[in-house]
Amino acid sequence: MPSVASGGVRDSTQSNNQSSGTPSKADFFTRKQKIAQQRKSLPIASVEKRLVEEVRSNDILIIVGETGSGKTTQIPQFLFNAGFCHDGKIIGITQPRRVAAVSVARRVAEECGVELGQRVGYSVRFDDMTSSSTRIKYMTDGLLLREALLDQYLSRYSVIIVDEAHERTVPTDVLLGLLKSVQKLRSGSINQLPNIEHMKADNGALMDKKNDAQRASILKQCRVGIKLSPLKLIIMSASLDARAFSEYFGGAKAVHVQGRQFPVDILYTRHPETDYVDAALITIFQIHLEEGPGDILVFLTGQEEIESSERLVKERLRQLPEDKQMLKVLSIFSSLPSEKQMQVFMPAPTGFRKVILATNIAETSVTIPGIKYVIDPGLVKARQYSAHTGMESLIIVPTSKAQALQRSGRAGREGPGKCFRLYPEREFEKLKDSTLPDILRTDLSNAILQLKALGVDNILGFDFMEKPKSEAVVKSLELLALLGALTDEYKLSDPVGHQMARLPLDPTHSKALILASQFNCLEEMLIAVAMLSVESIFYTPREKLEEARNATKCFSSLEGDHQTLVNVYRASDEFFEKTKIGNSRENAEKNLRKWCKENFINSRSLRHARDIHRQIRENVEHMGLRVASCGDETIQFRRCLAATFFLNAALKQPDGTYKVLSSGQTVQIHPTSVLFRKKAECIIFDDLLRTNNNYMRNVTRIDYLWLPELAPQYYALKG
Ligand SMILES: Nc1ncnc2c1ncn2[C@@H]1O[C@H](COP(=O)(O)OP(=O)(O)OP(=O)(O)O)[C@@H](O)[C@H]1O
Repeated sequence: MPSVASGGVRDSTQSNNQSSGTPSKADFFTRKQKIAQQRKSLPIASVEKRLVEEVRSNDILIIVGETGSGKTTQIPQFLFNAGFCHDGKIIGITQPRRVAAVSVARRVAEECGVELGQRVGYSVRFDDMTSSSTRIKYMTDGLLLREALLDQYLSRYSVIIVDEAHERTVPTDVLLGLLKSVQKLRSGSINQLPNIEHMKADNGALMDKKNDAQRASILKQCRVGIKLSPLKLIIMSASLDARAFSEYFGGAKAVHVQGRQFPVDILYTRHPETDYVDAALITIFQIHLEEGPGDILVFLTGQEEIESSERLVKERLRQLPEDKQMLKVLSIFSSLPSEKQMQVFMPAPTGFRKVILATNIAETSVTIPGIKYVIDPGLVKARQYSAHTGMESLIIVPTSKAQALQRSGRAGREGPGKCFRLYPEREFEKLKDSTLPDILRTDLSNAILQLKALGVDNILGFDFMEKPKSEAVVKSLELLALLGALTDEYKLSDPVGHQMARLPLDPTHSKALILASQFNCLEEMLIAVAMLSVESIFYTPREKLEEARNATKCFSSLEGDHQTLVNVYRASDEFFEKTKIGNSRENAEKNLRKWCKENFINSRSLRHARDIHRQIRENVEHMGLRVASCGDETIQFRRCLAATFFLNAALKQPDGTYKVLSSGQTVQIHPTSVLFRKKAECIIFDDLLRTNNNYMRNVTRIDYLWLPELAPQYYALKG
């Protein structure tokens, strides 16, 4: 059991335990004053002038400063005030995660006293909160990469800040290389048309309607030969290896901002925990019952673990005396719709303490008001790609020291904090300093598609900070070629490759949509792809397994999980349309939530899927793809799935396991699949999950003979 120091630190400045309501004018001014004071007391405030000077005199600057010292929220404001946005230029700040981009933009808009989306805004996949007046723009690294597809000079930006660079996501690594060359381009004059082959008006979708105007304006600038001002580049983090980054950027200057706002006590367990979820639950209650005021943030590994822990906390809470039950449980993970994610940033109701169960999306950049205690079991779910099989799987691994530091940094932002690491100190010493860059351990096909669309043909020649393994690059190139995104010369194909690069989805899902318009089943495929983009549509509590199974039977299709997902979506849509008649939207949504509960559907995930569906439908319509339904001819839908997921085809073996045809791997159908009990001879699957077995998730039965017919580029060669 984790040891918890008794007698908590009471922080009189805690302001979270107040009810939310419309603030009065007095409240508003008090809050404004408090924010101004908070800003002044940040360690970074005392070095504003020096930092601005450093940015003026260095085109590339690396800034390292303690978590919570004010890098993310303050530096863009310093630069704005120093005139870096004159001529309407923008300061862009990238974040590895959307939740950070959204929440930090909100905070900075409030600090500036402006409406979100005006001077300060954010832009993340499927959600754009910017306007023509936006000058400080927070966004995901992936989004800036997509912008570069339309404007390789990133001409609207005067400064780009790559925040949390230590995370080394694939988009961050690609961005770093790209920004280096953008800087070189921008330091010269551009009086000739750039290589904008990829920007030419095809029938491919652009990311949003604004882009047409944006593209036209860039072209105009290029034609008249406007000299663009140099681009300033800032790389930031609390835990990055400044020397490695400096070397990569040709000896760029690194500055260290000293000082942290409040101390965070780190506590370790005496012995390793055998059941970290249980240990986390015990620690939550120890803090709740024994420590002073302050909210709790717990890091878990995924949605399912969070949802089951949420139920357990609520259950255990009910067993406490009534006056001890004032604990509000909230959760945050990536597939949660944005507005739900934002709820964790709201103060707990009066008299309540809040406990937030989070994945690593709350690990960097965010400040969750009220958090004083962090519980860190020291684990994270990470992707692992095998170039040998071409498959990516998710595994639970120990965090790095950098991640542990970031996690503890979520406390101590508004007052002193405590971090409970649920492992012994000697284990901490054994952790790797930093997380292995994603580029060395994930599937690269999406990144390569983006690079090709940016005109980078020689992928291994690209200036990566760390070169991906050539085996992984070759495998991804092969995959893209087999999907038809690349020509025989490994150039981006027209129109398929261009269209795939423009869809904000992974390449296989993008290809599924493009093919579906030819198979007359794009309506079904849009639903399937939207539903596959969220985690866990079905909600199956362990204690109600049989009840849940019976309730979801009506949606099940023996053809497989894809058709089942389509059935769920359509049934929910039908119900929603019916309940909307004579009801307010709010009531209709409430009824839909009730319907979901009765049918053991995860209403959060379903809402998110509906949102994604709306947006990708707009994308494909903009591309000019024909959106039609195959109606009762569902075989068309399955044939289209076979034509897309042919590399994920598997054949049943006499012992009931399956063999993946492309890799020879032995795999099993995941127990949640509708085909788990009614096994088909030949199937395709969406993804592989590696736990104690290799599980195929989202499976559909196909006819073996379809493979050489629909994917001759692979099966004809294979023989
Ligand atoms: N939403 C918020 N509510 C209350 N205080 C906030 C909020 N956002 C930021 N702050 C305050 O501003 C401080 C600076 O936050 P900021 O995100 O700029 O720090 P940082 O140096 O970028 O940290 P990190 O390296 O952890 O991302 C926080 O420590 C906190 O005191």
